Formats: sequence, structure tokens, C-alpha cells
Amino acid sequence: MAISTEVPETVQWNGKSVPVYPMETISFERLLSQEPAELEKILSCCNTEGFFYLDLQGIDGRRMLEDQKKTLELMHHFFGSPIEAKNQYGLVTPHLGYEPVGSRTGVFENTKDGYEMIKVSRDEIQRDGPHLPSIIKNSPSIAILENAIADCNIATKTILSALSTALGLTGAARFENSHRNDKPSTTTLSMMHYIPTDPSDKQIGHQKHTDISSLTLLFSEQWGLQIRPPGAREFGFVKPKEGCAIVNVGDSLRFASGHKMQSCIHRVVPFDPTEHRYSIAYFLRAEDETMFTDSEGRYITAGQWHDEKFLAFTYIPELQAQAPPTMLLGGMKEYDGEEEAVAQAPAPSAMKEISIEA
Ligand SMILES: O=C(O)CCC(=O)C(=O)O
Ligand SMILES: [Fe+2]
Repeated sequence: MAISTEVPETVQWNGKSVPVYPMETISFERLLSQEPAELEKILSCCNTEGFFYLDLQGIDGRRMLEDQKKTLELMHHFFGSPIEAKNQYGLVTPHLGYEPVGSRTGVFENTKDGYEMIKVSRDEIQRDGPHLPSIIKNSPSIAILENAIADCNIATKTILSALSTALGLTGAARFENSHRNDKPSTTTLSMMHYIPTDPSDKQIGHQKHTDISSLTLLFSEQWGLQIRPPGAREFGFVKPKEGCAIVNVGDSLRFASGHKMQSCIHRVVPFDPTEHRYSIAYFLRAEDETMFTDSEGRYITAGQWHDEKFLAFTYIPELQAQAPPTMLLGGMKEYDGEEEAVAQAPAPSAMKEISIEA
């Protein structure tokens, strides 16, 4: 199914009808059993769209959904705490620590982002010495974070393994082999809280981008994520789906696949201006020393790609314009047509008239 041409559903947002892009659903259970039809399906999703739902409702995945609920409770406690407590250590390194609202560029022109975020490093949590603010540095919280990271690690590595098999990769060439737990990487669990934003606010949403990661596993029960599938002319929503995580291919896997897989362009907008939005993203990243050819044709390490792109995310627009031109979108081409209308902040009246059309 090509999601860029089939748009059976729309939603009213920003005063107009916006697509809700349908996506394939991949069964975690069938991947675990390496069922050939499922392997073919997941490879096709990665090559054509770069986004899919991962159904976790079977016996192997249900516990992961339970663990994510506990992570969400921990996030409510954390983000409800005073800023001094949340920002005890600030951003320790680009992939671990706390970033307050407004640290990056926002979704509309001349805005900053509208979310705060706490990131926990997988390397650190498995070594038993995570940099965590005191409010969540206690054994119940650490156990919740450790379980969440282990769940996401199992799910994403199962996907890598399925893709390696589908491509006939063997031995060291298999994708899992450049994602070993005992080798340093910037793999991280990011927990995000989007503040309620009025359209006139100067801190709003999450800028359009592709992910640095190999794979991203995202949990959010709330609307707000938009994708622009390859070839599509406009951003459209991804509908949260009960019992499923959302998975996308990131730049590193796109590069490792010889630029065949799609690192889909996405962003986050305030769907309901009155609501607090929470999302949990696990970024499975390649070992720092992994080499690939990036979107600029440079043969570089995954570590260098991470560090350079992270800086590009935080730059002011003038400096972002000086970063290698393909960096923010990982070499993905945007629709080559008229500029879409939603680049500007929506009018307040439009934001209040949100309703869903089935
Ligand atoms: O919050 C979301 O739904 C997506 C966040 C995202 O795209 C990212 O952190 O890279
Ligand atoms: Fe992202």
C-alpha cells in the first residue's frame, strides 16, 4: 500500500482538511518467529515509507505496553516538579540529561520548540550509574527506566534482525552486529512533555526533521505527530493506535542500507492547544564507530553524524542554514511543488475548531 497516494481519512486542523496517513501494521509476534511474509512486509515498509505501527498486543509485547504506562506515570511526576529539580544537571551530553522548553527551533517560522525533555542513556543505565536528577534517582524509578529501555531494545533489535534476514545479510554484515550493547553508542530513551500552546506562542511544537537514529520506537497515546511520506505534498497526521508503537527508520539505517530505506520526514504540532502531550521515544543508534556514507557523500562514523546533526537541531535558523544542506532531512527529498500552507502559525479561531472526521 502506498501511503502517499491513498488518503481515505482526513481531520480538520488549522482551518483545513489535513490527511491522516494510513500505515501498515507489523506484528511483533510474527517478527519473532521470522515469518517470511512479515519479513517481506517490513522490508517493503522501510523501503517505501519508513514508518509503520508495531503491534504489541500479543503475549510477548503486552508487558512492554504495561511498562510504558509506568514510564508515563514517572514522567507525570518528573515534569510536574520544579524546574530547578528537573534541571539539576542540565544536558550532560547531547544524548543524556534535561532540555527545557525552547532549547531548539520550533515548528513554525521564527519560533522555538514547545517541549521539555529528559533523556536517559542506555549505556549508562546498563552500567548502573545513570546521570539522573535526584527526583527520579531512586530504585523504583531506575527499575522502571531500565525495563522501558530493555523492552525498546528488544523490540528494535528484533526489527533489525528481521530486516537483515529479509535482505539476506549474514555474519558481521547483519544490522544487529553494528548495534551491540557493549560497544559505546548514543542510544537513548527520550521522554518528552509538550506544553499547551496557543497559536500565537513563540514556543511551539517540534521542528520538521528526520531522526539521527537507526530506528525510533515511539509511544504516544495523543495526536500531534505528522509525517510527510516520500513523494507526498503535505504533512498529515499519524493516528495513535491502541496497543501499537510507532516505528520509523532513521538516517543511520537509511545510510547503512545504501540509502534505499526511507528516513521519513516528520514533526509535531499542537493538535489540541489546551492539552499537555507526552511521548516516549527510544532512539536505537548504531555503535559510535560504525562507518557509513552520509547524505553529503562523506564516509563518516555514526558518532560524528550524531554530534553534527544534534548541533544543527539546536542552531538558530541562520546557523542551521550553514549546516550541510542535506543534514536536517538526512538527504530525503521534499515534495518539489508549491510551498505548503501550514508553514505559518495557525489563526487562533482555526485552532479551536478541531474535530475528527472518520
Ligand atoms: O513526540 C513525538 O511524537 C515525536 C518526537 C520526535 O520526532 C523526536 O524526538 O525525534
Ligand atoms: Fe523524530
